[in-house]
Amino acid sequence: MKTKKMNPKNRRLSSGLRKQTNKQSIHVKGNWKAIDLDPSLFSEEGLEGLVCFEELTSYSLIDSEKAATKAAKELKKEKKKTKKRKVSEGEQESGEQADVESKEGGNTTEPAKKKAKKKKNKKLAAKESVQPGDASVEDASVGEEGEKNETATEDTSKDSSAISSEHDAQSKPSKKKNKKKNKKKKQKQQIEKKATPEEKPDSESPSSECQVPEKVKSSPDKVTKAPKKQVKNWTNAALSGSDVKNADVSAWKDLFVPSDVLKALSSLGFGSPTPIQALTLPPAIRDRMDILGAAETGSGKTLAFGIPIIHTILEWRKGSERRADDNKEPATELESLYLPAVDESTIAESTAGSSAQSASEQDGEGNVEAEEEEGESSAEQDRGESEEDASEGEHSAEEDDEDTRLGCVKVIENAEFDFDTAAEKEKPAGGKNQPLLGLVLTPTRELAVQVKHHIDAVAKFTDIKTAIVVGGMAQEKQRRMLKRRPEIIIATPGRLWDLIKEKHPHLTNLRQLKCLVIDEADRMVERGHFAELDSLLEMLNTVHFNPMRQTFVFSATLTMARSMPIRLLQKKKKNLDKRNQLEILMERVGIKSKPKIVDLTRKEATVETLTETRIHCQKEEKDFFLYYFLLQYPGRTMVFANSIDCIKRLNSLLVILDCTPLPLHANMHQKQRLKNLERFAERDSCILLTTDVAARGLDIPNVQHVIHYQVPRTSETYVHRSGRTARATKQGLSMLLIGPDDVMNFKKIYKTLGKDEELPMFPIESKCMETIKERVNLARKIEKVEFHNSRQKQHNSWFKQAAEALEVDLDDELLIGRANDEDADREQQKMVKGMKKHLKHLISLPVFKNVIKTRYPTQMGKLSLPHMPLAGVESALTHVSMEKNRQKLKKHVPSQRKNKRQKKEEQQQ
Ligand SMILES: Nc1ncnc2c1ncn2[C@@H]1O[C@H](COP(=O)(O)OP(=O)(O)OP(=O)(O)O)[C@@H](O)[C@H]1O
Repeated sequence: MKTKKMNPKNRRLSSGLRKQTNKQSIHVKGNWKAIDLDPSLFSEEGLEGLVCFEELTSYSLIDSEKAATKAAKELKKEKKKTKKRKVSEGEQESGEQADVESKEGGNTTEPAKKKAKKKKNKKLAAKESVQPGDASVEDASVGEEGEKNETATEDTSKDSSAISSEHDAQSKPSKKKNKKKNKKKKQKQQIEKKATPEEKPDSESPSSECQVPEKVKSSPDKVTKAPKKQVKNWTNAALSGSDVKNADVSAWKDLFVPSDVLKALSSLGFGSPTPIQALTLPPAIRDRMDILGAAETGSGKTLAFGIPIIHTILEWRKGSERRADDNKEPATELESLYLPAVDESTIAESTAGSSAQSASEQDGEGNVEAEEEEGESSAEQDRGESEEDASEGEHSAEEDDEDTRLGCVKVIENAEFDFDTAAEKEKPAGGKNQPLLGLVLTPTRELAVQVKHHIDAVAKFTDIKTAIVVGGMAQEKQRRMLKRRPEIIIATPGRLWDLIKEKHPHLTNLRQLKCLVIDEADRMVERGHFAELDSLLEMLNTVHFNPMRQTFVFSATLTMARSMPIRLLQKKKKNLDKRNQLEILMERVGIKSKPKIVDLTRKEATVETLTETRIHCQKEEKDFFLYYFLLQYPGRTMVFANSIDCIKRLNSLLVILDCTPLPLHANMHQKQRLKNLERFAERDSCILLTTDVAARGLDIPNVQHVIHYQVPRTSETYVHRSGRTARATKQGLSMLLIGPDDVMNFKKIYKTLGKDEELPMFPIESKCMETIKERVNLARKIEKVEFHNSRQKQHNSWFKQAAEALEVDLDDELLIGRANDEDADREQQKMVKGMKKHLKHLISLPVFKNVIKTRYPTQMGKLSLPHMPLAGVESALTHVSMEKNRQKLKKHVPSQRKNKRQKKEEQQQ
């Protein structure tokens, strides 16, 4: 039996159970099988925590103590054997000397070793007995980890994987760390061995580097450098989405992709480049051109800039090795031959000047933005302001305190320093002169994390280091990470600018920067959004200017770029054409030379595999249709709204309605944001309620539906939001809920995107709506009372605390509501409890009262469940396309009849 949350009583019970199973455990032979339950059971007293019943079809009981001793004996035997083998090998290899050494070593450390081994064996055996079957020694160690964390909540166990990647391993208990240390040291030694000059492939000719290596074609498993262990996160799920592993990568052969990257592409199953990759890689790698790339959402733009950066770094390394061989100037100084020397004071001036300027700019633009939002967010439901994507500037001391608690960077930190000794920790792997070679700027923190993972995935057979520098995570840890001098940094502008201002050693000389990427460029350079970006770009284009730097500017809506809010453009009647908009963008980014423009976007800007639909309704009806859709079409669904408060309200409502949604917005702690993203990517059927912080770039696999609870304010946002589904040639569905307030925005978007056809209406089974409305209305009542109460409590507690701090008597008039009326409070609580119970009952009933008449098992022995008519039977997409065909037929049949009638009349005449 599975329960939602164990109360302490149950926990005690379960530990008792565990004790029992430690003595007598089961050997699982068959499968766990879910048993359908009468839904009314869920609302019965005392069974609130019940989630489901599962039956184990086949098993046998085993005595785990016996199993443990048996396993321990076998292990001992095995160890003895291997020891003997090693000793005899050692004797053969190094003869007498080794013999003496082994004896000496044996004398001094043998007893301690034996003890440790005994302990270890006991532990391993015990673990094997808990999970009988074919548990290997490795499995047992995994089990050990699991048992250690047994008492930890699901949250903490997942934390560690939240933002870790190949280069950022998880934080582990110290024992595990030691094991890891040794492992990683060994790996490191192996890599170093393999990276010795004589073993390296001939790197002189670029053509040889870019050819598809035989190894990759024939056996891509055989690799020169050990890939780092993959950890679980939403990006890895996307990157391992392909069924084909070790793909033939000959389709990449003319694109100048480095051989190590080809190996990685092969292992990821990326057999051929996407169109944007095929068209950008040669000009970027071979011709080192600046790139302006526009291609639809989910078309693989990340690798279109990621691969050229890796190539550039690998080339730079070869060059620096060559230069070192020739005893020339150190590589880091080469660029400065034709660049003015960097004067620390100039940098200080530049940072001070540009920050002052950016602050004033931000003020000015901020007002414009506020004005725009004020005018557009009048919806009563949305109790709050609209949010900025990644408000990076505000790093209070409080935030940093929070950062320390967040743990996200803890993961990174551990990964970076795990296997090094204290002295090595501070030592940058690429030498103390290793400059920053690649910088990727993204508008949101989550996107930065994702881009890092994508680059790491294709750089896994190189030892290129990447790091993320984003707000919401501990600054101190990011500083330490930068000390390792990673070649690539993926950053959001605010935090990066902070670290530049404080002159972090790795960021003081950005003239060495070889590649600069502005991802989601149209958003990034939108005036007033990233004041720090302006300062950064100004610095890169003046004191830190490098004429050899290559710039990449990418977005799915690049050619739709606006230099200022549309409303102002319209006011000033400035009709900028595509070309001009791009020129403005280029100027701001600092692209001086003629760039290669690759525009693969369609006229409609959205993806062809996306089915767009809409529902027109009153504002109050949106909740009904949203709940209807979520019940009727379970799956991975992202629900977007324009403000944080709207998301908060929807979250409370859907929680009350038992839909277990996951919220995501900029007012959440960074750790929770990442955790929710991961959970969303893990669950097959799940709802992510989000603001536009998740609109751009996020690549969560298999998102089936995108619902625009409110129509976005710009066409770009519509394109990006919708682009979270229907990615990488997959099908997807988007649905707009259009209330009276949204009509203007909808028309604007429709016009801008030049849609030829009318968006189809989303088909609704109106016979369900009565039940849906009943549930939602009751949930809304509960939410309203709870929301009101929580605000009241917040308000009153603030005043009480303030009065206490000031040591003054609090005037009761300052408190809202019946602050001191405990009876009324109790009464209200009772009422809410009653409403919740009633709602639970409603939810347990079938949506169609007349369809399921009995609560008892049917003749087939199956229990009837309160399914929606199409839930799990027909997908939203199928339903829409069937409805489309029906509509077509409807139009077609009368005209056919008309034609027939006409023909008949003609014949008669
Ligand atoms: N050559 C390839 N073959 C197969 N899959 C690929 C290839 N290149 C990228 N992908 C996968 O396609 C998905 C989308 O890639 P990516 O996130 O780079 O798209 P994007 O164009 O940047 O999207 P957006 O505009 O939304 O940011 C990712 O899961 C990525 O791993």
